[in-house]
Amino acid sequence: MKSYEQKVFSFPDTDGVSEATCLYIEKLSQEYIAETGRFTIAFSGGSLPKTVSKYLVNSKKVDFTKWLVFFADERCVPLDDAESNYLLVKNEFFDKLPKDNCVPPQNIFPINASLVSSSEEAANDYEDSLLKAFVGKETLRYPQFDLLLLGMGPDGHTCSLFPGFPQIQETGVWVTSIDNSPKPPPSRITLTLPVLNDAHNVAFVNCGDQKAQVVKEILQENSTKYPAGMVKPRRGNLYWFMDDKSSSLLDRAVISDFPHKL
Ligand SMILES: O=C(O)[C@H](O)[C@@H](O)[C@H](O)[C@H](O)COP(=O)(O)O
Repeated sequence: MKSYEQKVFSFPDTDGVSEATCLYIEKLSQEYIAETGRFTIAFSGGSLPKTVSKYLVNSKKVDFTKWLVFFADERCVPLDDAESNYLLVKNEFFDKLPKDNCVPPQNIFPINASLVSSSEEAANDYEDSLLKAFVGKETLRYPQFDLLLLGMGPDGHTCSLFPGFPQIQETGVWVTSIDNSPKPPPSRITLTLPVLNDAHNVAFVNCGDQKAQVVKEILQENSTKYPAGMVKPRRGNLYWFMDDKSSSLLDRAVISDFPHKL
Protein backbone atom coordinates (compact mmCIF):
# COMPACT_ATOMS: atom_id res chain seq x y z
CA MET A 1 0.00 0.00 0.00
CA LYS A 2 1.59 3.29 -1.11
CA SER A 3 2.03 5.72 1.75
CA TYR A 4 1.50 9.42 1.18
CA GLU A 5 3.45 12.27 2.66
CA GLN A 6 2.43 15.49 4.32
CA LYS A 7 5.39 17.82 4.61
CA VAL A 8 5.85 21.44 5.65
CA PHE A 9 8.74 23.51 4.33
CA SER A 10 9.63 27.07 5.30
CA PHE A 11 12.10 29.49 3.74
CA PRO A 12 13.48 32.89 4.81
CA ASP A 13 11.72 34.70 1.96
CA THR A 14 9.55 34.22 -1.13
CA ASP A 15 12.64 33.67 -3.27
CA GLY A 16 13.35 30.50 -1.29
CA VAL A 17 9.75 29.40 -1.85
CA SER A 18 10.10 30.08 -5.58
CA GLU A 19 13.31 28.04 -5.86
CA ALA A 20 11.94 25.11 -3.85
CA THR A 21 8.64 24.92 -5.73
CA CYS A 22 10.63 24.92 -8.97
CA LEU A 23 12.75 21.94 -7.85
CA TYR A 24 9.62 20.13 -6.63
CA ILE A 25 7.66 20.75 -9.83
CA GLU A 26 10.62 19.70 -11.98
CA LYS A 27 10.73 16.36 -10.14
CA LEU A 28 6.98 15.71 -10.41
CA SER A 29 6.84 16.77 -14.05
CA GLN A 30 9.65 14.38 -14.99
CA GLU A 31 8.02 11.51 -13.06
CA TYR A 32 4.52 11.91 -14.52
CA ILE A 33 5.65 12.57 -18.09
CA ALA A 34 7.85 9.44 -17.90
CA GLU A 35 4.89 7.47 -16.49
CA THR A 36 1.93 8.83 -18.50
CA GLY A 37 3.35 11.04 -21.24
CA ARG A 38 1.78 14.17 -19.76
CA PHE A 39 1.59 16.33 -16.61
CA THR A 40 -1.77 17.72 -15.46
CA ILE A 41 -1.40 20.78 -13.25
CA ALA A 42 -3.81 23.45 -11.97
CA PHE A 43 -2.81 26.97 -10.89
CA SER A 44 -4.56 29.14 -8.33
CA GLY A 45 -4.58 32.92 -8.56
CA GLY A 46 -3.35 35.60 -6.13
CA SER A 47 0.39 35.72 -5.44
CA LEU A 48 0.98 32.08 -6.39
CA PRO A 49 1.61 32.36 -10.15
CA LYS A 50 4.35 34.97 -9.68
CA THR A 51 5.99 33.04 -6.82
CA VAL A 52 5.89 29.66 -8.58
CA SER A 53 6.99 31.00 -11.98
CA LYS A 54 10.08 32.97 -10.93
CA TYR A 55 12.53 30.05 -11.32
CA LEU A 56 10.26 27.60 -13.12
CA VAL A 57 10.09 29.56 -16.39
CA ASN A 58 13.87 29.22 -16.73
CA SER A 59 13.95 25.51 -15.91
CA LYS A 60 15.95 23.29 -18.25
CA LYS A 61 14.49 20.14 -16.67
CA VAL A 62 10.84 20.44 -17.68
CA ASP A 63 9.18 19.49 -20.95
CA PHE A 64 6.39 22.08 -20.88
CA THR A 65 5.08 20.77 -24.21
CA LYS A 66 3.67 17.80 -22.32
CA TRP A 67 1.85 19.90 -19.71
CA LEU A 68 -1.93 20.29 -19.52
CA VAL A 69 -2.66 23.46 -17.52
CA PHE A 70 -5.92 24.10 -15.69
CA PHE A 71 -7.14 26.61 -13.11
CA ALA A 72 -8.10 25.63 -9.56
CA ASP A 73 -10.48 28.56 -9.59
CA GLU A 74 -11.27 31.47 -11.89
CA ARG A 75 -13.10 34.73 -11.67
CA CYS A 76 -16.13 35.14 -13.96
CA VAL A 77 -14.57 37.94 -16.01
CA PRO A 78 -13.27 38.16 -19.61
CA LEU A 79 -9.90 36.51 -20.18
CA ASP A 80 -8.30 39.94 -20.82
CA ASP A 81 -9.66 41.39 -17.57
CA ALA A 82 -7.03 42.33 -14.95
CA GLU A 83 -8.91 40.11 -12.50
CA SER A 84 -8.62 36.98 -14.65
CA ASN A 85 -6.49 34.17 -13.19
CA TYR A 86 -5.87 33.01 -16.75
CA LEU A 87 -4.40 36.44 -17.63
CA LEU A 88 -2.30 36.39 -14.46
CA VAL A 89 -0.83 32.95 -15.30
CA LYS A 90 -0.39 34.02 -18.95
CA ASN A 91 1.61 37.09 -17.93
CA GLU A 92 3.63 35.43 -15.16
CA PHE A 93 4.11 31.98 -16.71
CA PHE A 94 2.94 31.08 -20.21
CA ASP A 95 4.40 34.19 -21.90
CA LYS A 96 7.77 33.78 -20.12
CA LEU A 97 8.42 30.25 -21.39
CA PRO A 98 10.86 29.80 -24.28
CA LYS A 99 9.19 29.56 -27.69
CA ASP A 100 10.70 26.10 -28.24
CA ASN A 101 9.50 24.74 -24.91
CA CYS A 102 6.10 26.17 -24.07
CA VAL A 103 2.64 24.83 -23.20
CA PRO A 104 0.74 24.24 -26.46
CA PRO A 105 -2.37 26.49 -26.61
CA GLN A 106 -4.62 23.43 -26.95
CA ASN A 107 -3.21 22.19 -23.62
CA ILE A 108 -4.35 25.29 -21.74
CA PHE A 109 -7.91 25.17 -20.34
CA PRO A 110 -9.12 28.70 -19.55
CA ILE A 111 -12.68 29.40 -18.42
CA ASN A 112 -14.01 32.16 -20.64
CA ALA A 113 -16.87 33.30 -18.44
CA SER A 114 -17.68 36.21 -20.74
CA LEU A 115 -19.01 33.69 -23.29
CA VAL A 116 -21.73 32.42 -20.94
CA SER A 117 -24.60 34.04 -19.11
CA SER A 118 -23.98 32.79 -15.57
CA SER A 119 -21.35 31.44 -13.22
CA GLU A 120 -23.27 28.16 -13.11
CA GLU A 121 -22.94 27.84 -16.89
CA ALA A 122 -19.22 28.66 -16.62
CA ALA A 123 -18.87 25.91 -14.01
CA ASN A 124 -20.67 23.40 -16.25
CA ASP A 125 -18.52 24.35 -19.25
CA TYR A 126 -15.36 23.93 -17.20
CA GLU A 127 -16.52 20.54 -15.97
CA ASP A 128 -16.94 19.55 -19.64
CA SER A 129 -13.36 20.68 -20.33
CA LEU A 130 -12.16 18.49 -17.45
CA LEU A 131 -14.22 15.64 -18.83
CA LYS A 132 -12.49 15.94 -22.23
CA ALA A 133 -9.04 16.15 -20.65
CA PHE A 134 -9.53 13.30 -18.17
CA VAL A 135 -11.05 9.89 -18.89
CA GLY A 136 -14.85 10.13 -19.42
CA LYS A 137 -17.11 11.03 -16.49
CA GLU A 138 -18.72 7.60 -16.41
CA THR A 139 -15.41 6.01 -15.50
CA LEU A 140 -14.06 8.65 -13.13
CA ARG A 141 -15.60 9.74 -9.85
CA TYR A 142 -13.28 12.76 -9.88
CA PRO A 143 -10.45 13.92 -12.17
CA GLN A 144 -7.08 13.13 -10.60
CA PHE A 145 -4.70 16.06 -11.15
CA ASP A 146 -1.01 15.27 -10.99
CA LEU A 147 -0.44 18.53 -9.12
CA LEU A 148 -2.73 21.20 -7.68
CA LEU A 149 -1.03 24.48 -6.77
CA LEU A 150 -3.17 26.09 -4.08
CA GLY A 151 -2.99 29.36 -2.20
CA MET A 152 -4.64 30.21 1.09
CA GLY A 153 -6.24 33.46 2.13
CA PRO A 154 -5.92 34.97 5.65
CA ASP A 155 -9.41 33.57 6.37
CA GLY A 156 -8.31 30.05 5.45
CA HIS A 157 -10.05 29.95 2.09
CA THR A 158 -8.48 28.09 -0.79
CA CYS A 159 -9.47 28.25 -4.47
CA SER A 160 -12.83 29.99 -4.15
CA LEU A 161 -13.98 27.82 -1.27
CA PHE A 162 -14.64 30.19 1.63
CA PRO A 163 -15.21 29.37 5.32
CA GLY A 164 -18.90 28.88 6.10
CA PHE A 165 -19.98 29.01 2.45
CA PRO A 166 -22.11 26.19 0.99
CA GLN A 167 -19.67 25.38 -1.81
CA ILE A 168 -17.57 23.51 0.77
CA GLN A 169 -20.31 20.87 0.99
CA GLU A 170 -20.53 20.27 -2.77
CA THR A 171 -19.66 16.67 -3.58
CA GLY A 172 -21.77 15.82 -6.61
CA VAL A 173 -19.89 18.10 -9.02
CA TRP A 174 -16.27 18.68 -9.97
CA VAL A 175 -16.70 22.44 -10.39
CA THR A 176 -19.08 24.81 -8.62
CA SER A 177 -19.77 28.54 -8.67
CA ILE A 178 -20.16 31.39 -6.21
CA ASP A 179 -21.67 34.83 -6.81
CA ASN A 180 -21.07 36.41 -3.40
CA SER A 181 -17.38 35.79 -2.89
CA PRO A 182 -16.04 37.67 0.15
CA LYS A 183 -12.86 38.15 -1.88
CA PRO A 184 -13.62 40.30 -4.95
CA PRO A 185 -14.64 39.85 -7.65
CA PRO A 186 -17.85 38.28 -6.37
CA SER A 187 -18.56 35.85 -9.20
CA ARG A 188 -16.22 32.88 -9.51
CA ILE A 189 -15.98 29.19 -10.26
CA THR A 190 -13.89 26.72 -8.29
CA LEU A 191 -12.86 23.10 -8.13
CA THR A 192 -14.73 21.31 -5.33
CA LEU A 193 -13.16 19.66 -2.30
CA PRO A 194 -13.54 16.07 -3.60
CA VAL A 195 -11.48 17.03 -6.66
CA LEU A 196 -8.83 18.70 -4.49
CA ASN A 197 -8.72 15.58 -2.30
CA ASP A 198 -8.41 13.21 -5.26
CA ALA A 199 -5.23 14.82 -6.59
CA HIS A 200 -2.00 12.86 -6.72
CA ASN A 201 -0.16 15.87 -5.28
CA VAL A 202 -1.29 19.11 -3.63
CA ALA A 203 1.13 21.95 -2.89
CA PHE A 204 0.09 24.98 -0.87
CA VAL A 205 2.25 28.00 -1.66
CA ASN A 206 1.76 30.39 1.21
CA CYS A 207 3.58 33.61 2.07
CA GLY A 208 2.92 36.52 4.40
CA ASP A 209 2.47 37.05 8.12
CA GLN A 210 -1.29 37.63 7.91
CA LYS A 211 -1.79 33.87 7.48
CA ALA A 212 0.40 32.71 10.38
CA GLN A 213 -2.44 32.11 12.86
CA VAL A 214 -4.54 30.05 10.45
CA VAL A 215 -1.42 28.12 9.36
CA LYS A 216 -0.78 27.23 13.00
CA GLU A 217 -4.37 26.12 13.55
CA ILE A 218 -4.30 23.92 10.45
CA LEU A 219 -0.79 22.46 10.63
CA GLN A 220 -0.18 22.32 14.36
CA GLU A 221 -3.66 22.04 15.85
CA ASN A 222 -5.07 19.99 12.94
CA SER A 223 -8.04 22.31 12.62
CA THR A 224 -10.43 21.37 9.83
CA LYS A 225 -12.68 24.39 10.23
CA TYR A 226 -11.03 26.19 7.33
CA PRO A 227 -11.36 25.05 3.70
CA ALA A 228 -7.54 24.95 3.40
CA GLY A 229 -7.53 22.57 6.36
CA MET A 230 -10.07 20.32 4.65
CA VAL A 231 -7.61 19.57 1.84
CA LYS A 232 -6.33 16.10 2.75
CA PRO A 233 -5.64 14.14 -0.43
CA ARG A 234 -7.08 10.65 -0.06
CA ARG A 235 -4.36 9.08 -2.18
CA GLY A 236 -1.86 11.85 -2.60
CA ASN A 237 0.91 13.90 -1.08
CA LEU A 238 0.31 17.23 0.62
CA TYR A 239 3.18 19.70 0.77
CA TRP A 240 3.20 23.23 2.20
CA PHE A 241 5.78 25.68 0.88
CA MET A 242 5.89 28.81 3.06
CA ASP A 243 8.03 31.77 3.96
CA ASP A 244 9.09 32.23 7.60
CA LYS A 245 6.47 34.96 8.06
CA SER A 246 3.68 32.53 7.28
CA SER A 247 5.14 29.72 9.42
CA SER A 248 6.23 32.01 12.27
CA LEU A 249 3.80 30.51 14.84
CA LEU A 250 4.61 26.89 14.04
CA ASP A 251 6.76 24.73 16.32
CA ARG A 252 9.96 24.07 14.41
CA ALA A 253 9.30 20.34 14.86
CA VAL A 254 6.43 20.64 12.36
CA ILE A 255 8.79 21.93 9.69
CA SER A 256 10.98 19.64 7.56
CA ASP A 257 14.28 20.49 5.95
CA PHE A 258 13.78 20.86 2.21
CA PRO A 259 15.95 18.38 0.29
CA HIS A 260 17.46 20.71 -2.32
CA LYS A 261 18.65 17.56 -4.10
CA LEU A 262 15.21 16.04 -4.75
O1 LIG B 1 -8.54 33.41 -7.37
C1 LIG B 1 -8.10 33.61 -6.23
O2 LIG B 1 -8.31 34.63 -5.59
C2 LIG B 1 -7.14 32.61 -5.66
O3 LIG B 1 -7.17 31.38 -6.25
C3 LIG B 1 -7.25 32.55 -4.17
O4 LIG B 1 -7.77 31.37 -3.66
C4 LIG B 1 -5.85 32.76 -3.63
O5 LIG B 1 -5.08 31.58 -3.85
C5 LIG B 1 -5.88 33.09 -2.16
O6 LIG B 1 -6.77 34.17 -1.97
C6 LIG B 1 -4.49 33.47 -1.66
O7 LIG B 1 -4.07 34.62 -2.35
P1 LIG B 1 -2.62 35.23 -2.04
O8 LIG B 1 -1.65 34.14 -2.36
O9 LIG B 1 -2.50 36.41 -2.96
O10 LIG B 1 -2.59 35.59 -0.57
